[in-house]
Amino acid sequence: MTIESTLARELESLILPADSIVNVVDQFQEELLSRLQTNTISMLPQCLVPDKRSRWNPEDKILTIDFGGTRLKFAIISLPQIVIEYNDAFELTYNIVDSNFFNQIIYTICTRLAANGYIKKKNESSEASKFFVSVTFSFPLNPEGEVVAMGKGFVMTDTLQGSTVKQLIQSSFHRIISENIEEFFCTMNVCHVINDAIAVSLTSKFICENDSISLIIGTGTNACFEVPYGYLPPFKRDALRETLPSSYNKETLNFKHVLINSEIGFIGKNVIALQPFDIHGAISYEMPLECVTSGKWLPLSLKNILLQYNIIPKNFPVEFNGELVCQLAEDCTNAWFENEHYALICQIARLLIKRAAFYVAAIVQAIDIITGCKNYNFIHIGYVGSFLHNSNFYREQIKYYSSIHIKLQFLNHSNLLGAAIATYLNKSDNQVQ
Ligand SMILES: Nc1ncnc2c1ncn2[C@@H]1O[C@H](COP(=O)(O)OP(=O)(O)OP(=O)(O)O)[C@@H](O)[C@H]1O
Repeated sequence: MTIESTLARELESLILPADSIVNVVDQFQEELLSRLQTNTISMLPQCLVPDKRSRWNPEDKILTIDFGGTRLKFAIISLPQIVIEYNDAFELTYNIVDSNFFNQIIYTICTRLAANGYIKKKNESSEASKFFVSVTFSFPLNPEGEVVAMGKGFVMTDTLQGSTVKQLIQSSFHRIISENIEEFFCTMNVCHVINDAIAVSLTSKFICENDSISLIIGTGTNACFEVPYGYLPPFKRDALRETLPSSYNKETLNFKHVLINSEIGFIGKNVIALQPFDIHGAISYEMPLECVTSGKWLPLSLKNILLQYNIIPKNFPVEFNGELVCQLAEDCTNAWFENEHYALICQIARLLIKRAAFYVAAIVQAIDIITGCKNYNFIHIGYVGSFLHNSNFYREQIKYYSSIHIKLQFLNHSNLLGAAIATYLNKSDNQVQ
């Protein structure tokens, strides 16, 4: 037996889970239920599952804004056809988050909409164009819709305290439009601010017939799904009720379902056996499922393994990201590695992805059980995230480890579409005034 094959065996026993998937599904299910009942930062209801019955033909346009990182995207979307009429993006260069930060963003959006004919000048039109505005905001918000923390290189200021993101964006629109009324002859009604997990889920519900779970595996890992309102503990019911119009009383809510932003990255403390090479700071212990499944952390585990076994030198100049791991798993790059080690490195990349797929298969099966096994023998998953999207091997392994047939559907542009769909469905449900 060669040194390489001995090493491969050793790593296989360290990386691949020792427990059976059936046991892991059981343990994940228990943890999900316990978090649903008691946890204050995960398994939070974010909105009601919108009613699909009524259809609305919006004359006013829906402007949707995706605020998720340093590149801000926006689009004009027509519904119910779900057509992106116009979309655009720009880099955010200013990283201090105060009211001026929002004013600058809104000014740039209005300028681009005007340049592309969506906003007219006052002397060009007798009537102001009207827009409903929907926002996907991928930073943590509290139940009132206020920013809790920013991260991703942004610095939050105290001036934001006490205002919701909806209020901040609405007041920026008022200010920019009133200061430039000759140029921007329009009204902007900010309707919904949702997070990215909910945006994916709403897109999935609107586009796919039999959807059950939406999944994000990009930089991070998250999932969103629905449960009956009655499953929520009283403190989560109360927090949700405060965000709803007063027409929703306890009786009507008992017939509703709610969308749960699970923050599943936190799952697995007593289940996932992290190895020393998986520890990238305290976050690995806090978010074990995210650590072994996401595009940010999994590549770093590969790097640590290669360093630990002296397969690469300490000063190895290549960035370990999702793209590199996916290429190695599919055996399609050896630009950076010595030929004698290349096969082993590809094998380790595959082992790490197999472990990730095992836990993803387990968590989606656990979610399927707690949501009531709606589809009996198949699970429909609408997903986003460049890491999962670019790895056939990852997707195939998720299917391999699942005892139920899993259908994975990629939902392109769902951050932009989901926010527009939230406004569209709620407007047709007469919730938005
Ligand atoms: N071509 C690729 N192949 C595989 N992985 C990729 C590729 N491009 C990017 N990734 C990985 O996907 C992750 C980024 O995912 P995505 O593009 O969905 O962005 P994101 O919005 O920042 O993620 P999240 O939705 O978790 O916030 C990174 O970890 C990156 O390493």
